[in-house]
Amino acid sequence: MRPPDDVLADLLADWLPRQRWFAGKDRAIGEVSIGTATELHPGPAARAPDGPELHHVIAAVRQDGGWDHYQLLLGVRHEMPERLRFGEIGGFTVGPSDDGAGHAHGGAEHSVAAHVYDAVYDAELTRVLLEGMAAEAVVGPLRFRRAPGIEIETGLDSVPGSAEQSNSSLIFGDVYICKLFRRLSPGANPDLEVNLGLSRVGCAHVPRVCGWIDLDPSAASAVASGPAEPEPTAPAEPTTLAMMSQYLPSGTDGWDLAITSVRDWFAYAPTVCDPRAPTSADAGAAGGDFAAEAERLGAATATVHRDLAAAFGVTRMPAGYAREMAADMHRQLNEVCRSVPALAEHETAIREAFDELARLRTPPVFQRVHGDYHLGQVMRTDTGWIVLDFEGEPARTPGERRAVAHPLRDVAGMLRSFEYAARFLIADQSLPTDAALSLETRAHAWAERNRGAFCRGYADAGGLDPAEHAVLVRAFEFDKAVYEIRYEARNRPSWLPVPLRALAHLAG
Ligand SMILES: Nc1ncnc2c1ncn2[C@@H]1O[C@H](COP(=O)(O)OP(=O)(O)O)[C@@H](O)[C@H]1O
Ligand SMILES: O=P(O)(O)O[C@H]1O[C@H](CO)[C@@H](O[C@H]2O[C@H](CO)[C@@H](O)[C@H](O)[C@H]2O)[C@H](O)[C@H]1O
Repeated sequence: MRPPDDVLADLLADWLPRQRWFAGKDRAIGEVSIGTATELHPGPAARAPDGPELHHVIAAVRQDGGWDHYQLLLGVRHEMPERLRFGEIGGFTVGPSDDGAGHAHGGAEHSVAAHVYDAVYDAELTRVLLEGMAAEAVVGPLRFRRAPGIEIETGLDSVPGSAEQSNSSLIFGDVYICKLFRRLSPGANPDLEVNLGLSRVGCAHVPRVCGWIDLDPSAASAVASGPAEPEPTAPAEPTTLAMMSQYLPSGTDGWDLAITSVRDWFAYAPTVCDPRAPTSADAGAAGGDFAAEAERLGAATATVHRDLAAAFGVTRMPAGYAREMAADMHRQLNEVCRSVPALAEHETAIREAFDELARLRTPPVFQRVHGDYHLGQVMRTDTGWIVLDFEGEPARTPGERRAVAHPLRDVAGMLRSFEYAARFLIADQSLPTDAALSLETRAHAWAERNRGAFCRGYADAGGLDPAEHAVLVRAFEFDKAVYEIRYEARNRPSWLPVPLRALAHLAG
């Protein structure tokens, strides 16, 4: 039933940009080609003729002369069951004449069209992933892996995760969460590598890894720079396709908690603040104050940094290394200024912060860090804060994501996230009406309060004191804001005003 590669590639060119996880929405697609296509069969039973099919596909997408590789799980059915609403989940329909199988079988053509759709919505099909990991199956180039000492429960239905995310997660019966990495990079995914390393040193702030899926090195050309790339001569390490962890049903993600707190603060009777501007202390008076949680989160972050240093070691960088960090930041800024003209008005302030960083002389101590730390990456559970997603920033190269870095980079990421949360609810209001200005001052007060609490928690638990490294933290914050502007332009254009507005504040 699966359409032949050339037909599928054409259909994907139209479908891919409509997916949340597609990271090239700011550029036209030049070409799509199919790297690998592997049919996965549920259980040992052979698939019934005309029964639903599950295909694992790696598609190479050319944009602006470069290639990106996306992982797809495609369901194919002649008839969609009631529970799968094709109109809502999106997908495409291929007619009988597009059906490669029909032609391949000497003209015994199917007379019915087939629906092709994102199988993350189809619990009947995704079960095969659990079965594969439980059995450590090998299917074509896919290697299903089970973590040492873990028994995997099969037969659980999955639902797609509903969180705001760059990949796709499947939640199996409140027991496991399996993240399918969408844009693939060759080699081990740092999320898996770091989670396994942290578990080894007994870190209490990460969920247990239960299994994962690798692409065999022999299929590495499917994730190499272009589809016509020759096979690499030396076998590379496997490419991580998915990671399955223990699901934390009692957890609420930091972003949701923070937004609830901001909403309470915005709705709070304004009498305490009028006629003066609200202060960060006022921001604690509303119902859902977040500051105590922010402080605990700071402490958990310092502990995770200590554990990362224990698991992967530390590297003392040469004096003057700050110059190289600043040069990298200028480079990213040059790139983003070209694609997002609205950034230009803050360029001078940003460059000044980077130049100040370049003048620092103390040799920094680097280590593995989270790399893309924000409120959506942390969950408050009944046992404390849990840190997720050590993948690094999706727009960075694999080498950059696995490189050591300054731990205050993570602190700055979280500080930026407080700014994001503070302004998310007012992003679509254009200043300066009086009401909008008053909300902006409230947003500022909320951010200040929670930034302060987070930094206090981090320093008190043994992390570097952000207040004593203000030049560094300011440069990291600007660098993160520039990154975010590019991320929003490419992934969620409607969110672009959020980092732009916060940047206006940071640039002062
Ligand atoms: N172990 C877990 N238990 C419960 N929810 C989780 C777990 N891991 C992730 N999540 C939820 O899924 C969301 C996305 O996970 P994340 O790893 O950040 O994905 P992405 O890399 O796609 O952004 C998180 O914000 C959280 O809400
Ligand atoms: O979680 P990911 O690894 O996919 O990170 C990417 O997506 C994030 C959004 O999902 C993005 O984070 C930005 O938006 C968040 C709110 O949704 C906010 O809390 C963060 O501070 C902000 O950076 C992240 O930058 C991107 O890499």
